[in-house]
Amino acid sequence: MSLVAEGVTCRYGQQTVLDGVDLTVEPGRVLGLTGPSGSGKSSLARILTGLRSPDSGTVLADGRPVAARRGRMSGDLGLLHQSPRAATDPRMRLRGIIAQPLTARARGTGPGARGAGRKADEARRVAELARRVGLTGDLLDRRPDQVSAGQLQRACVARALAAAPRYLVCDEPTAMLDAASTATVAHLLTSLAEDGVGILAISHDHALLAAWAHDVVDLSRLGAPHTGHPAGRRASP
Ligand SMILES: Nc1ncnc2c1ncn2[C@@H]1O[C@H](COP(=O)(O)OP(=O)(O)OP(=O)(O)O)[C@@H](O)[C@H]1O
Repeated sequence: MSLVAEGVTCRYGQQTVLDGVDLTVEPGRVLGLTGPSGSGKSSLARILTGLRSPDSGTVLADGRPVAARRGRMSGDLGLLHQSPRAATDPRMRLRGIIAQPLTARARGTGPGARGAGRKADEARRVAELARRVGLTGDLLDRRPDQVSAGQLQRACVARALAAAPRYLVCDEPTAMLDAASTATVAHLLTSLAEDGVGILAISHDHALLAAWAHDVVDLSRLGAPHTGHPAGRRASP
């Protein structure tokens, strides 16, 4: 049981960005992924979460093919973006942002799941999640432009927790944060891994990955002779 990319290739027109990448994200572990700007880390993140199809190769989550339907990821997968502002609706309050997966799930379960009981459960769950990521109640009534990037990223982490994914791909989740918020987000994601979630942590910050990830792979070095995969680029922890 893992999130597995096998022989993944990604092309934009004539440009081949990923060429036969193999990578395995295991439940309960943080795999760090680094590499120079433009080496294809974000492209791989989108492919792993089904938001883009590989030009060749496969991605399987616990043995099932990964494919987004109508732009929405499978519930087994989550993606945490570098820019929390780009990843949130500026019109929504933080409590609504955190609740998004809960609301979507309730919608999927039909009219019986709606109503006052569900709303109360949802509010309780949002309060719990906010506590876990260190957001105080007053912040929950604010909109994205009324909080700091670090506070908004914490809301995005809470939203990712609400979705209860089995695998979470984090695309430079701390790139815009100060040291204190970086430490908080890294700690939260570590505790998520301790709960059994498989995490791919993409970052340029080698020191952070060294402290945070169980293993680190460099996308630009994949396919070196010791990997035994001369035709492509292989990553296994
Ligand atoms: N939609 C697209 N259309 C055309 N080219 C693209 C597209 N998305 C990415 N690219 C190109 O693919 C290459 C890899 O981009 P990608 O964003 O995956 O790299 P990255 O390793 O995440 O970079 P960074 O560290 O700067 O975020 C770059 O040369 C980029 O310009």
